[in-house]
Amino acid sequence: MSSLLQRLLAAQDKAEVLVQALPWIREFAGQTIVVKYGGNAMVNDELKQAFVHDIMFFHHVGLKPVVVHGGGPQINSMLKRLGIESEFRGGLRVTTPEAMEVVRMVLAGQVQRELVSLINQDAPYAVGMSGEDAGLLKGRKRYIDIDGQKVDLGQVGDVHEVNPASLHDLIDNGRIPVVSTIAMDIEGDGILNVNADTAAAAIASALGANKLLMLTDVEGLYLDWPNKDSLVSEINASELAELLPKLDAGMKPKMEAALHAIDAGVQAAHIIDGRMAHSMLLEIFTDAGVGTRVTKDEK
Ligand SMILES: Nc1ncnc2c1ncn2[C@@H]1O[C@H](COP(=O)(O)OP(=O)(O)O)[C@@H](O)[C@H]1O
Ligand SMILES: CC(=O)N[C@@H](CCC(=O)OP(=O)(O)O)C(=O)O
Repeated sequence: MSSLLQRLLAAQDKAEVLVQALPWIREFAGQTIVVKYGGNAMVNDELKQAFVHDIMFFHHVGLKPVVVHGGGPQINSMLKRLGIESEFRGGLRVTTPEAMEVVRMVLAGQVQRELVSLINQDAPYAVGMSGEDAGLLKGRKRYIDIDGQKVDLGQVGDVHEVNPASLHDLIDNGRIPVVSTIAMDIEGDGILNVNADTAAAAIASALGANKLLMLTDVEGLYLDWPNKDSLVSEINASELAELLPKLDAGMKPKMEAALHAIDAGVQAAHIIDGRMAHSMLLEIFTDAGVGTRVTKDEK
């Protein structure tokens, strides 16, 4: 095959992809999309760059992305460096006052700063916020139930109230908010460590977002983890509610969050593999779709 013909065929493939994206771009333009970027998906610089390109793509085709970031592994390594013990119970970090200082420092001072600066290298749209800013996230101490026992997790919170006014201001001005998930404690004068999936779902609900995308380090939801044949591409709210008690630690807060968002009116929540470059674009703008889509029950 001549090289000219090869080039033409490759160009045609690209045109095909663009044409395929058109109906989705038309459908989603103007919609708010909350993207939860998990710490486990921030594997290397190339992937972070691909994430930033996808966010910019969303922005430029008229979607309104809001980034809510995690940073569990990054917090772990800082705690380790500082010699502070940390354990997880039910997928949540037991957070002592000492650990809370590190959580805030790593999320708002390191991970958020890095993402904001990466996005702003493309164009100066990103604005970092902590849930503490402008009353964005107000929380209440969260306890969990383990074998019938109420377990105290320290400074861990559930979102009680979201004040999305500051996010609306930013979005309306063409900005891309990048949110760290620390909440003000409404019952005290302290702060709370909120799981980033939980916070992303609460923010998506409060914004009336159309979609919640959750980038993680697995292909999607497995019905029978870790059986690799049990990956599910679509599941509705009732099916997920039934599955929830059987899920393992990491997936539990994530799927609870997805369900919460759907119940609150978000049209779909997608669990996507953040280790695959441009997985968000594939999920949103192509017919192929990757990952797991959680939808409302059919009426
Ligand atoms: N049913 C399941 N399907 C997919 N992953 C699961 C399941 N149960 C447990 N997991 C684990 O959950 C992990 C993702 O959750 P987590 O580590 O909290 O991610 P993130 O930091 O992105 O929020 C996966 O890497 C996997 O090990
Ligand atoms: C209470 C709780 O567990 N908070 C999390 C907050 C960060 C987070 O959720 O990060 P990922 O999305 O990367 O897991 C933590 O301390 O690790």
